[in-house]
Amino acid sequence: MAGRRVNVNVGVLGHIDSGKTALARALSTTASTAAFDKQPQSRERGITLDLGFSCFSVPLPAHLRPAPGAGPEPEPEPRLQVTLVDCPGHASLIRTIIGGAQIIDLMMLVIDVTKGMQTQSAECLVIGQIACQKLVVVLNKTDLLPEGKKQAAIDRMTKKMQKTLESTKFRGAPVIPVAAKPGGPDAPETEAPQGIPELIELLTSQISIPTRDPSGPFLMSVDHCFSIKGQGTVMTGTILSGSVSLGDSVEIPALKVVRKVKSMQMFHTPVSSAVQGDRLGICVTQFDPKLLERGLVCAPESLHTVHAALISVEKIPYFRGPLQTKAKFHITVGHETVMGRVMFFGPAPDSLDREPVLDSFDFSREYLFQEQYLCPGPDPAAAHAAEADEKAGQVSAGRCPRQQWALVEFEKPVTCPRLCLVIGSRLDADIHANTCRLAFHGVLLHGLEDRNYAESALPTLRVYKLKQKHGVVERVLDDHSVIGRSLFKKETNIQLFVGLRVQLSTGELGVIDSAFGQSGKFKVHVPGSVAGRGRRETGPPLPSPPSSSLGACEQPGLLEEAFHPKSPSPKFGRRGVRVPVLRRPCPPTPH
Ligand SMILES: Nc1nc2c(ncn2[C@@H]2O[C@H](COP(=O)(O)OP(=O)(O)OP(=O)(O)O)[C@@H](O)[C@H]2O)c(=O)[nH]1
Ligand SMILES: [Mg+2]
Repeated sequence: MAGRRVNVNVGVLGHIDSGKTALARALSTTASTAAFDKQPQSRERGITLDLGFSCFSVPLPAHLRPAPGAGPEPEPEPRLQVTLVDCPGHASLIRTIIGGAQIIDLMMLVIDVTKGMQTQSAECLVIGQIACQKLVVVLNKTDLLPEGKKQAAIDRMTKKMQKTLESTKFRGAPVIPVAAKPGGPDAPETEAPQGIPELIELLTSQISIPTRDPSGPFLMSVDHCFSIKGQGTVMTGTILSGSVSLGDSVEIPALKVVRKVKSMQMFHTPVSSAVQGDRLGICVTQFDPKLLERGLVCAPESLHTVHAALISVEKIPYFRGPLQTKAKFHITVGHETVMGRVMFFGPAPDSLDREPVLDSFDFSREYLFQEQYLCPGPDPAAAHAAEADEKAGQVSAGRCPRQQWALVEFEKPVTCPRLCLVIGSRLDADIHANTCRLAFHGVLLHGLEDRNYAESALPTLRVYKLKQKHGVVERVLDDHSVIGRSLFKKETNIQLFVGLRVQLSTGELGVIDSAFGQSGKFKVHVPGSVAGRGRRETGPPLPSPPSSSLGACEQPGLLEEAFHPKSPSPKFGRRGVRVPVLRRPCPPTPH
């Protein structure tokens, strides 16, 4: 068995035809079965259709070696193995690209130097920002630049890319020119790539090894599956968490089967164990490989199949248009993409500034329904969203909560680990329309495993709509109480509204105290004193406010169910944020 190598996964992403596969080929010394567009369909279409894996290795650079005395004895000649994950570039394969981006430690964004940033380069940059920590920009095809002006053109494009990166988390990332396949497809194979040693040196200096954690449940993202006669079925993939050893039992959740690990290889070298971040081929007792082209393999019973999920959500700023509740999106959950319907909600008004929590969902809190995701700043969608939410009685104007959530209901159940990445996109959008199809991203905080989650789990989710109704102050009783009318019907049981908050048009806050008489009038207690009392007592009957006030609250509770308003099943709790607004006109100005 070979000594352990330190493995890092480097993604090769970019617009179609920018030269990603040519670059992976120029860098690699070892290829897996599916690297470099070997599949017949790829050859026929001339594009990469699936993730391709290959690798090269270099002496482990000094900055990655453990300090003397720290950790286990270093091997005599430790090496760094760089696994390249060559992603497709075609827009229709973005699910595969998102899958690839989630298993890499560093992203190489390949740009055709003669074209600059193109639509899918931008999408890859967005995905990189969500899923990756480090970036290197590779300007490819420099051989196509006219000889005398080559350096100037490279410098110009380098500056342009640096400027583009400025507004991203990759600000200051290095940009390097290469020619992965000088002369293009017709050039002889003997034509040497240019700039590759420099790129390897740059990559080596940029790479940092994320902490690999062998504890925790074993989870591997499987990208290929095939059988070997007499031996078993081989799954190749990247370990996302935990570790695996010979003889372990592993589960293939999509098939609901458990198998024993018979042998393992890393790029053709047998190994007895592997940890998070390793690229691995794992041979288990026979099952039909056709049943699992792609998917997950894990420690038995460590994954869950969910029908809906509560996610923490952030809009992708480049996505045009609002994110609307009840809209359907393509939802990539971990490594699966399904259609899902979303309902956005935010914190209750008194918790807008609460620190975001990204590792759990608090069912004990109350939340506020949102017609749309709320955006800060001068985004036109924000103004739109605020307007819509105000119409719906939500307190959004000018204030954006620090965290927003969504309930996502999947059309088909998905199997995923806890806290996995979620990306919402509009993959049906025209791929030629120069737009970002990625709409939002987030973390899956809580999966609803029960098929009947609408009855079993949703009632515990306390998402409310705020409702307001305008009434009239009929008279001021004393410094701390007023009598109001025109808020309830005569037959309304006012007792149900006792304790709800009321705001007078002059700003005082009060609480509904009790019914007053039999005609739907009510008494409001105002803890601070009532302003302009003398005038109010003797003033003329006050006119009703304009009828634009928000939805009448005929039903007890004032707080409406937030989602599925017409469906009989999921009923959210009835207690909650209670801010009906009672207005009265301002006191007349003295002459
Ligand atoms: N002149 C020139 N042509 C190149 C270079 N690198 C790649 N090409 C050509 O560009 C075309 C696309 O190269 P690929 O490596 O297949 O591009 P890709 O980005 O992997 O394409 P997809 O995976 O389908 O998105 C091929 O015809 C290559 O021969 C280069 O450095 N110079
Ligand atoms: Mg390719």
